[in-house]
Amino acid sequence: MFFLALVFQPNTKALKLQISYSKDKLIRKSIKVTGSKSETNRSLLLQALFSDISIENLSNSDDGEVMQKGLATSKGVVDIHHAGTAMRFLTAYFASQEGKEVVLTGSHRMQERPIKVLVEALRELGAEITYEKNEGYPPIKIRGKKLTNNQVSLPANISSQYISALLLIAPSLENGLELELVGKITSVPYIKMTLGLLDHIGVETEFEGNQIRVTPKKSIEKTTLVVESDWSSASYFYSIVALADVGTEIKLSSYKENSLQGDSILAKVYTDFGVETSFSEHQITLSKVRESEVDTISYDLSNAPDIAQTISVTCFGLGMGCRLTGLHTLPIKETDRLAAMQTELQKVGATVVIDHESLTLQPSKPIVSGATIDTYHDHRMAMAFGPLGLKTTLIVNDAGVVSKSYPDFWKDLKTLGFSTEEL
Ligand SMILES: O=C(O)C1=C[C@@H](OP(=O)(O)O)[C@@H](O)[C@H](O)C1
Ligand SMILES: C=C(OP(=O)(O)O)C(=O)O
Repeated sequence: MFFLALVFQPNTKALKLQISYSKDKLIRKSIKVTGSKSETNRSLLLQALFSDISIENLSNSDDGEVMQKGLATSKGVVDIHHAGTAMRFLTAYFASQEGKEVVLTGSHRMQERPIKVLVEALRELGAEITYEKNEGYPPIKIRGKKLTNNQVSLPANISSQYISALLLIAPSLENGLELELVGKITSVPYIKMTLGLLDHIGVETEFEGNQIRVTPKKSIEKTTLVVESDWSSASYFYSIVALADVGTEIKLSSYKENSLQGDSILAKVYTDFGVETSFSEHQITLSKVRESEVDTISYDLSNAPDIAQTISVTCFGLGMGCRLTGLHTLPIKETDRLAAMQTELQKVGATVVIDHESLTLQPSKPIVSGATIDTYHDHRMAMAFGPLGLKTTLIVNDAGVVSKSYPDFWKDLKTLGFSTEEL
């Protein structure tokens, strides 16, 4: 039996927890994972523009909550805390809403996450946005206006969220929108997710090469958007199954085979770790069918950046190596994830080399026990290291950060046989 100790710091949730794991309990359990935060925040914005939309299986995450609060505000300060999607999507939303005037701000880290590309694109469309502190970064002051220009070109290699933000408001603009994407397009599945949702509500779109066109739409038919559960959150269960014994099985709902979420690539990636996925109705079953047969894996994750941390920890826990590339967006996420992963993996005994867009982990067997993992206000640092509790004893600082995308994470680990105890 191993122990995973969780430390909740004051001013997040002043609670220390210790988690233990008993092998026998893990097999054949079912978990209902909350809705995708990406689909939720897109659907909420579309609902604000088209009242004929209803939404099911909304995410219960902090990011979903701040998005809802933001959309319900017309004047004053809107604080979206750590939520990148809320920051970017609400910037576009408020810029296009005549009569609304807000200062959009966020956490200390959010004030270090760039927004210039989006602000400049919106200004070209006619928006009135000014910086309150540092040029290129939140907080920003937005005075909503009717945007009538409809052509803009913008860099596409920094964050796809700028592009999704523009696409989401596009059908509500008098003249629609034509985007020219400059440079190598990053996180492409998230752009396709946005277009997929627009398509679902009956908006005409076209994405060819580096051009995207969206036709304006005054009203839509009554539509229900059913949010699929979060695939990035599913990654931690893939990791648990990969680190557990052959025969382990976990069922997750509600998922579908034709997902809008790029992180559904997990089903393919984890076959490298001996995990097979089967789909039935709204459920997926993850089964450990064999031990991993490879020593080192290589992946370009420019289309699935949010699963890089999970995969690195899985590899480390199995004694495998990995070379993950396409990680150029990681330094501007909730923390500099490349630096954070190198520091924290080294604490448990890994040898890790990083550069500006890649992480290389050497295969290695021994795992240092009793390490304290820092989470840097990043939900994915906490959740990526959680499964390692199957292999060793470790402490996770500020474990409450998981609420950004998955508030029930530790509770659900408990369901799997990890028992949590306050420290
Ligand atoms: O559009 C989205 O919902 C997201 C896009 C990705 O960001 P980038 O496009 O900045 O890589 C991803 O990392 C983030 O968690 C969610
Ligand atoms: C990068 C992430 O979120 P965001 O950019 O929406 O804050 C994430 O959830 O991993």
